[in-house]
This record gives sequence, structure tokens and C-alpha cells, in this order.
Amino acid sequence: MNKKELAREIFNTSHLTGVFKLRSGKESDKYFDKYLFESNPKLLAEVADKLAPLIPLDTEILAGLEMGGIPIATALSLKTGIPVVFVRKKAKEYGTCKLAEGKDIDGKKVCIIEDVVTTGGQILLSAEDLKKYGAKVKDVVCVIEREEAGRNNLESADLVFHSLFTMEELLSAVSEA
Ligand SMILES: O=P(O)(O)OC[C@H]1O[C@H](OP(=O)(O)OP(=O)(O)O)[C@H](O)[C@@H]1O
Ligand SMILES: O=C(O)c1cc(=O)[nH]c(=O)[nH]1
Repeated sequence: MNKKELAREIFNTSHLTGVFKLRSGKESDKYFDKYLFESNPKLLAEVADKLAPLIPLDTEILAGLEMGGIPIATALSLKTGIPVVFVRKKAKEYGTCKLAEGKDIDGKKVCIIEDVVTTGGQILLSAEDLKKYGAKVKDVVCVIEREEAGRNNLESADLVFHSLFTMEELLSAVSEA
């Protein structure tokens, strides 16, 4: 599957219209239900294929953000051989009390993996959390950049943002079909 075909598949599988409250609190007439493509093994593997080249070569650990970033980071880990951690929105309050589940991230170069970026708010929170545990966080890789404030907010926080598809790319792939 080439990149344009994947764009079409992702759009057709996961793009919904209606009235949706977003994580940021804003309301939107569109929503990508990422679980609809992540739960399809063929599409998840294609996403990992196309995302893998965006991961910086010196990455030591992939950090999949709860919850939608976790399947993608896992697929990327299987593809690249780079270990993965599963990052909770809030550290577990019993047992190991971990925020990032998996191997120790202290001193490691970590690349954040996310599904959809709107304002980048969740990534900013998780990046700060990971840094508190000693991770070196610079790069973020996501599947869908909704082209709202996300890129500016992430770059203002000195993060390097790599997206597979912008909203414009998804729309144009579908309109060309
Ligand atoms: O760029 P932002 O404005 O922060 O919004 C995008 C975030 O919101 C969604 O997660 P959601 O809170 O729906 O959680 P989930 O992945 O656990 O379903 C998405 O997966 C991003 O994490
Ligand atoms: O901004 C969000 O919360 C958001 C947008 C979107 O398209 N998909 C999603 O899972 N979350």
C-alpha cells in the first residue's frame, strides 16, 4: 500500500462527523476514531511501516501514550526492535506505582508516539512527566496532525514534531480517489 492509499484507508475507516467534545474541551464537527484503524491488523502494520522512517536513529525507547498511542508504539517496536514503554496519563497508585510501564527510562533518549494531535496538550503533559523520570525527550511522532494549534505548541516547547499525515493530506487523498 502506498502512502496515499494508506491515507484513504485511514480516513475512510476512522473519520466521523457529528458533534464531538475534544480532549482540549473544544467542540468539533469531525473526529478521528483512531481505534477503528488501530484495531485492524493490516492497517496497523501499514501505519508502522510508514511511521518507522520518521523515528530518529538515536532513539533508545519508544513511548506510547495512553491509550491510542500504545498500539502504534507497540507495532513500531515490533517493526524496529526499539523497546517500548506504555505511558499512563497518571501514575498507577498501587503495585509498582509507575507512570511509564516497561523498562527504566532514566537517562534514555525517548521518542513519544501518539495517534492524533490537536492542540498537543496531552503530549506536553506527558513529555514533562517523562522528563521528571529522567527521560531525554525531544521528538514526537504521530499519525494524524489535525492542523490546529498542535505543531506551534509543540515546537514552542522545543519538541521536534513529525507527523505522517496532516488533515489536508488526508482530505486530498480522499478527494483524488
Ligand atoms: O492534542 P490534544 O489537544 O492533546 O488532543 C489529542 C489527544 O486526545 C486524544 O486522546 P484521548 O484523550 O481521547 O485519549 P485516549 O487516547 O486514551 O483515547 C488523542 O489520542 C491525543 O492524546
Ligand atoms: O482532540 C481530540 O481529543 C481528538 C481528536 C480526534 O480527531 N481524535 C481523537 O481521538 N481525539
